[in-house]
Amino acid sequence: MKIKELSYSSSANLGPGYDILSLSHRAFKDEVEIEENNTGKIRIFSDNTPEDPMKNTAGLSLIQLMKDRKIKSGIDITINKGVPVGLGLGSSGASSSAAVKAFNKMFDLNLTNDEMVYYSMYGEIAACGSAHPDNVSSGIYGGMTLITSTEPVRVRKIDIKYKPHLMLVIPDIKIEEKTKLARSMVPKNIDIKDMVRQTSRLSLMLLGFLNGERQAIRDGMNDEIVEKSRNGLFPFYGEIKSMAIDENAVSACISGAGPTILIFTDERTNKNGIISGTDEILGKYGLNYKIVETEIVEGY
Ligand SMILES: Nc1ncnc2c1ncn2[C@@H]1O[C@H](COP(=O)(O)OP(=O)(O)OP(=O)(O)O)[C@@H](O)[C@H]1O
Ligand SMILES: N[C@@H](CCO)C(=O)O
Repeated sequence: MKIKELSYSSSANLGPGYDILSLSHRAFKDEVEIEENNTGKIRIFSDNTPEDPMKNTAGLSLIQLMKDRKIKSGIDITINKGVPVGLGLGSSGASSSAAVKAFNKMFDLNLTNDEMVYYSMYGEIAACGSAHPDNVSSGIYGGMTLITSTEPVRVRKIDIKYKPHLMLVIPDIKIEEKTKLARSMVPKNIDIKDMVRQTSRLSLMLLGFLNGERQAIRDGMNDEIVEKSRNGLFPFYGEIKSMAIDENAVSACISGAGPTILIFTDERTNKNGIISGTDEILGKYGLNYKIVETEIVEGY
């Protein structure tokens, strides 16, 4: 028996929501098919992700799940990779969450969504050395997700009233172990005044999404801790964001650990202005890129 499941791309953090917010979008998807084999081993079949199951997010998630549930079958995992790797689009998390969904179905485990987030986030260790739950919560729940606890894992889906359109500006930048590097750049400690400003912005942004208040989203979706610490990786980001705001975008943020920039637009946004402005700015940096317009995935 073969079971196939998919997970879409996602953008984590959304400005001030480092490691606790994520948004699922239809731009790209991973499809993962699993099948029992008679070798007693986990085998990965995928064009461009690690063959070693311990080094593949999908494999590591299932290894932990099988250990916890004392399942000893051999499993073949075929990953049809649609989410481009290393670009801040939740590629690693898409594979692990799709694999966990498929395994849950194949063995009738009746895992809760939060349990599936737990096992999916475990796989992220293979990608960046740490089990961050944000991207994978999107792969399990869809929509906009808020991580309210990691021990135990608890996720709330945010029922957003304001449904912006999305533009992904995807620079062609390949940084080896990008998320691992980006996470090492985040300060371990911050001043209390920075914490107060960050929590105020996060709260305002969530209010904006929940109440459908465009200005609150724009005023809240700003971060001077994580995005600022990673500016060396994406020096063009500030110019792109202020250009997008000038073209009346709702707001913009770094997608996950970047380099992709997520721009929230609506009917008031001059999208052609953003397209030409992006070309001018990234041209200055000599960067190739692509722009993908997409929508929020409400759920699975
Ligand atoms: N199934 C998988 N899919 C994608 N990347 C994987 C997978 N398994 C392991 N990896 C490794 O994870 C790294 C890519 O993950 P990384 O977190 O850096 O980027 P991303 O997941 O594409 O973007 P982000 O996490 O910033 O949204 C690469 O080193 C890749 O080899
Ligand atoms: N919250 C994670 C997302 C990685 O996709 C980070 O910013 O490192």
